[in-house]
Amino acid sequence: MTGTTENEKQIEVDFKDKMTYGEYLSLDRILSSQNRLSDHHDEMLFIVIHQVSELWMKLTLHELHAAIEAIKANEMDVSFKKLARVSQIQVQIIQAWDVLSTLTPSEYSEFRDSLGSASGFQSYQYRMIEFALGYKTPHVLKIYEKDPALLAKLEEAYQTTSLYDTAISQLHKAGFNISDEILNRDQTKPYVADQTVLEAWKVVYRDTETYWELYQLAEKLVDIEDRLQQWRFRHMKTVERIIGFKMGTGGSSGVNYLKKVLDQTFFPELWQLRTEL
Ligand code: HEM
Ligand SMILES: N[C@@H](CC(=O)c1ccccc1NC=O)C(=O)O
Repeated sequence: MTGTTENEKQIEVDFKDKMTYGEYLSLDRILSSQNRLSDHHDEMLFIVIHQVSELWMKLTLHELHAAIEAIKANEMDVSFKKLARVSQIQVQIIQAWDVLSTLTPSEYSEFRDSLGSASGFQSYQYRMIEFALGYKTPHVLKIYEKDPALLAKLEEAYQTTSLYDTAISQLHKAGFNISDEILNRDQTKPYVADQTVLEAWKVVYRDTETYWELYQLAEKLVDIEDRLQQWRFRHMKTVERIIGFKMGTGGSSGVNYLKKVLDQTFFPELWQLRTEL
């Protein structure tokens, strides 16, 4: 027998009618996942901030993937809407640092030891976002060597065309001369700034009327990198406020490592062009 029987349809309707708010949102699972390892009151704040950030990262990835597909299909307005949503999500996770800043060094030190060697370093969604935007370094994958399931997901994301590579393809499609090294580049290698890409973006910014869509796309990318850097800066400063210059649980130097990460850029030419316009 194929298709849905009348009886099955009725069961579906009945279930939908009776479905509750909590069932729809799987609240039983979400709200029973704040498992403190210490009995310290403030560990709840620490867990919730991370879980909220990871949920926003999940939506960010969902929107970024849709934006990339929309650009590839030349549906630029659709992509702008998704990218604008990503920027607004970023505002939320930047603001979340204000809540975490209410955690004092004394409070954190009371449960820090129970975290062992766990660290935000291991956030795989954070890496997926870096990859989706276009920041790819193979050494990051090493962090996940002990977890084959995660590693497989990350490797797939690593191979996938990034937002910046997609934007550069649009420049090429619009008739700009983009060097072969960039167009045929191994997309798993770190992106290195390129003169032809810089020249193309400069023309876009000088003649915004002709290249209105590319200009809007570029500014959406700058919005995202700007906010990502604001997030990194607040992370670094909040960490300094809470643990000073102690080493990180993930094995890095801590705040000094987080300061170095601030130098990493996603869309180098879009920043460089500002000096040259
Ligand atoms: C008391 C709060 C926090 C402290 C003390 C802290 C500290 C650190 C330190 C020291 C590192 C460097 C790696 C290491 O050696 O562990 C790091 C990395 C990281 N943390 Fe946090 N962190 C805090 C909160 C958060 C929150 C709320 C998030 C949000 C998800 C987060 C996400 C990350 C990410 C993604 C990295 C990797 C950054 C990179 O490699 O570019 N952290 N954190
Ligand atoms: N790296 C932090 C620990 C930490 O922040 C952390 C530990 C477990 C789960 C998430 C964390 N958040 C971000 O790095 C520290 O060195 O104190």
